[in-house]
Amino acid sequence: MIYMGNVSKIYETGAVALSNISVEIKSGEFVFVVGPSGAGKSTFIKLITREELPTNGQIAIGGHNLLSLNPAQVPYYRRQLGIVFQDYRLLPNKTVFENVAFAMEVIEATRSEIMHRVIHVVDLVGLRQKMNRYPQELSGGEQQRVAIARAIVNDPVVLVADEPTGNLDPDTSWEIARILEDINRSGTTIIMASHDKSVVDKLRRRVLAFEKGRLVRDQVRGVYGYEN
Ligand SMILES: Nc1ncnc2c1ncn2[C@@H]1O[C@H](COP(=O)(O)OP(=O)(O)OP(=O)(O)O)[C@@H](O)[C@H]1O
Repeated sequence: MIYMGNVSKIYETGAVALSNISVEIKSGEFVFVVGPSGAGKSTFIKLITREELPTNGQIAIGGHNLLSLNPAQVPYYRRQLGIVFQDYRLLPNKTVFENVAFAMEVIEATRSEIMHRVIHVVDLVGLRQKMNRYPQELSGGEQQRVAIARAIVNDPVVLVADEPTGNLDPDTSWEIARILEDINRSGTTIIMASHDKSVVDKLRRRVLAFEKGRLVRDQVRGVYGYEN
């Protein structure tokens, strides 16, 4: 599903963000990406979302060779992904329903498909009662649930999350982790960069640990392994 072979990323400033990474992630896996600040976690995520290109190496995801996609193909490639950020990135002047529906309008789904599917995913993240609220009327955890609903509404093959619990308290982080676990159980591959030791240690999923751009640990049923 996701293959990286001898991938390095050196930014224009000369910063070596990733060095010689080779990794394979199978369909349906739940993978945590951990490591100290500056280790290369976000860069790893950005290579998957094709926000960045590697300096060297090969990346193939869901049958696409990311190095040979032309700019016009990138939006179509991204439609296979669900992307969740630390800061939610909801549209402030749209309701919960409209934020999630917007992701389906972009791919020109019909009104009845949108009604049906949006209600389903909003339900899945536990926000049925708050469908008509605006983002600023919601807590951080609720906003992140909306962002997750939006990310999964088009049934992505991979859900990529960069520090999705970074702004949340421990209980709320755990609720978000449980929702991601449910989504993974339904077959979606999840790749999540995290500084959240308690979430990583409780879920015991595969852990890719980075340090100074190197992949230093690839562990099945792994642990966080650092002091924050
Ligand atoms: N756009 C950029 N231009 C130049 N250097 C960058 C850029 N993005 C990241 N870097 C550098 O690449 C290295 C890896 O950064 P990255 O953001 O991938 O780490 P990270 O593990 O996600 O860190 P954090 O946990 O602090 O978010 C760091 O040295 C960083 O300064």
